[in-house]
Amino acid sequence: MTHPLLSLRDGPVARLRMNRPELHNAFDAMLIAALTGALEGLAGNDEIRVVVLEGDGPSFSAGADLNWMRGMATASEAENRDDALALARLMRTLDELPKPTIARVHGAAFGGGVGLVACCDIAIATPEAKFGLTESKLGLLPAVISPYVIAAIGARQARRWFATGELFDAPTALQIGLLHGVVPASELDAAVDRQIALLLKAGPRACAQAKALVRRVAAQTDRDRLDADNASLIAQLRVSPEGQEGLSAFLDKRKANWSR
Ligand SMILES: C/C(=C\C(=O)SCCNC(=O)CCNC(=O)[C@H](O)C(C)(C)COP(=O)(O)OP(=O)(O)OC[C@H]1O[C@@H](n2cnc3c(N)ncnc32)[C@H](O)[C@@H]1OP(=O)(O)O)CC(=O)O
Repeated sequence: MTHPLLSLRDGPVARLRMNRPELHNAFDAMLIAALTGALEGLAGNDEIRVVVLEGDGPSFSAGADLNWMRGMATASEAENRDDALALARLMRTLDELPKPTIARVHGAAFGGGVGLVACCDIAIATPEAKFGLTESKLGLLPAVISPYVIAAIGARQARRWFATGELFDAPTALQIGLLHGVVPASELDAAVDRQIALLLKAGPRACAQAKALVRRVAAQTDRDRLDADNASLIAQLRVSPEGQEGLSAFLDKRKANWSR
């Protein structure tokens, strides 16, 4: 039987290639388990500096395997919840992996496929790639992937795409923040390689800590603490020489002299 995931190694770079091309790399319990296991293995491997996630065949990933999901109709609610929790674990493991990750996207990225893209630190796609949070059209919701997709594109965009399930193209995915770049298919590997080269030049710890930093700041919900920190910051800036010069220059209708 063909393995649903190919783990390839190129020096400090690991490539995880989803390998269900005939189903556009839709993921079932096996592929979810294989991806989660591979990521967990890479997390503690000091030789690996960058992880690239990609799909074999015509697409990156068509999301959850709809046959597998339909088949769960006869299972209990608890079994369905355990299944969904396995997907949640995959998304979180990818999101929190202490290595920079790159999504190399071509073809379709639908449903959970968008979730995988959103969980990667850098996402690059071809202009022909198409995207869709199609769950609502299936009578479902992008529930498990929602924290990651909303973190990537924001609540305002999520409201629209979650509700309509409308497909969107790569330029739109770039515009709403899901992607970092759109390049011709012939340049996709070179674009990914360029990001790998940049990441390999950065400190490995800094790379690991950068994503933890973003997560921590984004998760700060203590408004009192945020207000206090921000008030301290602006209070310092107001009385600083630079702040005073900027305020005075505006009020005196002159150009600011930052060397003062
Ligand atoms: C994570 C959570 C939810 C989800 O992810 S729900 C899944 C959302 N995904 C979709 O809605 C994708 C559905 N697929 C398509 O729209 C199209 O198949 C495609 C990917 C755009 C490709 O279209 P194309 O016309 O090129 O090819 P076919 O449609 O003929 O597909 C070939 C073959 O692949 C099967 N297939 C495609 N996607 C899936 C899928 N997601 N699951 C199972 N099978 C899929 C398709 O049925 C065809 O099979 P044949 O046997 O050859 O007919 C929930 C949460 O977040 O909680």
